[in-house]
Amino acid sequence: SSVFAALAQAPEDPILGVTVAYNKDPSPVKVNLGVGAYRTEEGKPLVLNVVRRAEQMLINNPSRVKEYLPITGLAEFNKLSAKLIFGADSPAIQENRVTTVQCLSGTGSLRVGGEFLARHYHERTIYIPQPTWGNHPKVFTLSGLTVRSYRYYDPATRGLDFKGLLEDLSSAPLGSIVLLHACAHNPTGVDPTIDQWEQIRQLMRSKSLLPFFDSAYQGFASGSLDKDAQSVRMFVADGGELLMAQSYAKNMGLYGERVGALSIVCGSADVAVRVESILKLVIRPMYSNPPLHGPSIVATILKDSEMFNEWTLELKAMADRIISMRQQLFDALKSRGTPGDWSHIIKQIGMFTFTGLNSDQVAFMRQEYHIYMTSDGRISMAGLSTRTVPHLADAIHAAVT
Ligand SMILES: Cc1ncc(COP(=O)(O)O)c(CN[C@@](C)(CC(=O)O)C(=O)O)c1O
Repeated sequence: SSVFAALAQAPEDPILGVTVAYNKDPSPVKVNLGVGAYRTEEGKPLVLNVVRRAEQMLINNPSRVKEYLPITGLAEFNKLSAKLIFGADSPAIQENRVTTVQCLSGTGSLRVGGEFLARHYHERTIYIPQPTWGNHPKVFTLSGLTVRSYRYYDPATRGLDFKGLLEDLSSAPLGSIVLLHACAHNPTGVDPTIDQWEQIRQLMRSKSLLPFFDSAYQGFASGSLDKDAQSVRMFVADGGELLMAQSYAKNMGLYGERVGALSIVCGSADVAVRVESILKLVIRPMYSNPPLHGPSIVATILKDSEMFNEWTLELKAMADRIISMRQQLFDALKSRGTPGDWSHIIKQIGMFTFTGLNSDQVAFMRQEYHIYMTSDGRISMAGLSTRTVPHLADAIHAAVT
């Protein structure tokens, strides 16, 4: 007998469980469009050349040891991460108002931020977009925050429900926390325009709503690191405070290294120092201190201008391949005369297309065509290749006719 005998089998994760099902499928024509992990034209995971070079340099460095990092992580990595997202010329960085702690990728950064806010911020409510990344509500609920939604996506236009967004944020209690996707909104691929971001910023500052940015795709949406950070930099430029979770999983291909950072932009340098001391109280009992290898790769690349440039070229190549998959899928559906308007496939940006297919159609496509995608109709464009686009187009065509 077991003391755990009463436990019931838990369901698979809605996103990562798709890969579990995909791996079990023996079909030679199966395609995994679930998890947002980049694949090459050959359908293989990609280790960036610049990452391999950085790792070789680290291995060849005889003085490299495996000591504990400080609770806040690799200091050089933290500084470089803040510069990457806020900009080298950021006034907040010049004024020492930014504290950055290395965390376990994007998820870990969101969780440490959530735990910090639940214990040390006066408002316990966080507003997250509807829809949003499936893990967001769980991360913040388990952090101890109360999760509410703000309207974000309009199924009718397959675009932003900007009116609903402004109404919901206008009626949020003063000081509420608001989760914002910095770029490449997951799962919809729909981002506010710069003008809309400015209206969101003004509204939020007028009600002292606390921005919590999640940047998991910087450089992946437009191919430009700076362009994809514009929304964040507008908020920092007004001198206000915010939280920022960064992930290097996608834009540097460091998925399994779990490399990320949480930055908090504070009103003054001495507040930033105190905030960092409190973040250490959150991290120490959670995992004590973060891994060494991943941030060492990132720091090696970010601090060397030649390697940084090589990274931007490889990053743009990934972004461009995803954009070409959008065009190819759109063209394939057009050539089949598939009923419906599919222009959102080329209008949306980032890793995902929010197709508008319902869960029955998704289930049909899995059964009959071995297409694996999340039940909300999201497909990871990075999982497609020129070879598999026709198969996906056939499946969508069959699902909607
Ligand atoms: C908006 C957003 N934030 C944070 C993360 C966390 O990434 P990290 O912890 O690996 O850095 C993801 C990853 N979302 C993926 C790509 C993978 C996943 O679900 O974990 C997705 O398929 O949506 C994300 O899409």
